[in-house]
Amino acid sequence: MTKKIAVLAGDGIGPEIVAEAVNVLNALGESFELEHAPVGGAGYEASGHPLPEATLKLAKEADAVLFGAVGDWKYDTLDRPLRPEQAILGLRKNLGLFANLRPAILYPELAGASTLKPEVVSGLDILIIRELTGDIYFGQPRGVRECPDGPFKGEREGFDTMRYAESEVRRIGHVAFQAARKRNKKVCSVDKANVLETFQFWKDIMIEVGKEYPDVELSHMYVDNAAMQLVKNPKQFDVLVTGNMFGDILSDQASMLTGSIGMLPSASLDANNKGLYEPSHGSAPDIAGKGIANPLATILSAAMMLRYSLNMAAQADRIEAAVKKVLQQGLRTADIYEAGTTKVSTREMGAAVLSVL
Ligand SMILES: NC(=O)c1ccc[n+]([C@@H]2O[C@H](COP(=O)([O-])OP(=O)(O)OC[C@H]3O[C@@H](n4cnc5c(N)ncnc54)[C@H](O)[C@@H]3O)[C@@H](O)[C@H]2O)c1
Ligand SMILES: CC(C)[C@H](C(=O)O)[C@@H](O)C(=O)O
Ligand SMILES: [Mg+2]
Repeated sequence: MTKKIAVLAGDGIGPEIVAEAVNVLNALGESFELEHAPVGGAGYEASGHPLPEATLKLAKEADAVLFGAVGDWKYDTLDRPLRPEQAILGLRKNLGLFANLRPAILYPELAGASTLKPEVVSGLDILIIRELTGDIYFGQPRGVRECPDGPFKGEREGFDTMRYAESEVRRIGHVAFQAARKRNKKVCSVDKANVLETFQFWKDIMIEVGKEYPDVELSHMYVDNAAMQLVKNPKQFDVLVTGNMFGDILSDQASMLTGSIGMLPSASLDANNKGLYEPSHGSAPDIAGKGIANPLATILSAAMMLRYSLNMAAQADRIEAAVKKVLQQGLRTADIYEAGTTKVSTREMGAAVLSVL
């Protein structure tokens, strides 16, 4: 049966990198129905809202969503509900995409592209599982108000609410333990239980969930230490599970272990493995339009889409093998370039993947 894929390219480098992933999907010889729709700043320009109703409807109807990136500095002064970032937050919330998988894998050819010593990163294969629809990102109330009491009474204050319901922690815990079962059977839950009520609660629930998986080793680490350990000895980790905000930060950090944030794909899944697939990076306004962005994170996100939502593991393998091959050929976009390799543009990298598919 024809699979319908919603293609939401978005802003900045979004359209450039998504175009390459679409070419790869089209070259697989499968019958996909790809439907494009504006989102983010592009959605705002098209219809006055970053997540136009028609775009949300398409995303809900489709078998999977391929997403580029949203955001541009020029929208930073809009009221928050109109800012491009609300589109991706709204999609995650509306589609119930609570489980964000961000695999940080070092392709051996890129050991020298990482800013860390090759021996620290070589062989790296960790999976960051970020809870994606809770935490301080979505907690209410939030806003700016007059400080009601205390030493700053009468001044304005900005505030947000960090929170997790028990079922939210449980379900992401199960995702992590089940993922670990298919890997090296280790889960490290990252929290800030020494300071935050929300994360003591998180830790307590993780321990309870862990009892259902006696074959998986559960450890706990404070997020500040985890940030340090990721740089010191990242290969100690197998699956890292954490909340929305810590996961946002740690996954960007982990991306540099793989050479570049342009290499880090992601899958955002609901309870039935319906998903949205996007690179972990943003719209990179600093390089947009220059044709130099790395499309591999997006192409690898398309591979994750085939594997997790479309039940086409063999096609996912084909794409991942093709990416490996172009790296072996020495082709590099600017972000992963090192002396002795061949610098290529976004288009050339996409075309190279196609040619070895
Ligand atoms: N899911 C998303 O759509 C998403 C994710 C992160 C940031 N954003 C938005 O993107 C905008 C820019 O944010 P930022 O600059 O903090 O983060 P960013 O990830 O867009 O860029 C950070 C740095 O990494 C580089 N970079 C990112 N992707 C790259 C690629 N594929 N190839 C080569 N280099 C790449 C950029 O050039 C920049 O120097 C903001 O509006 C932000 O809100 C969106
Ligand atoms: C753009 C922003 C809302 C988003 C996030 O914070 O989740 C981004 O940084 C990401 O990692 O996907
Ligand atoms: Mg982020």
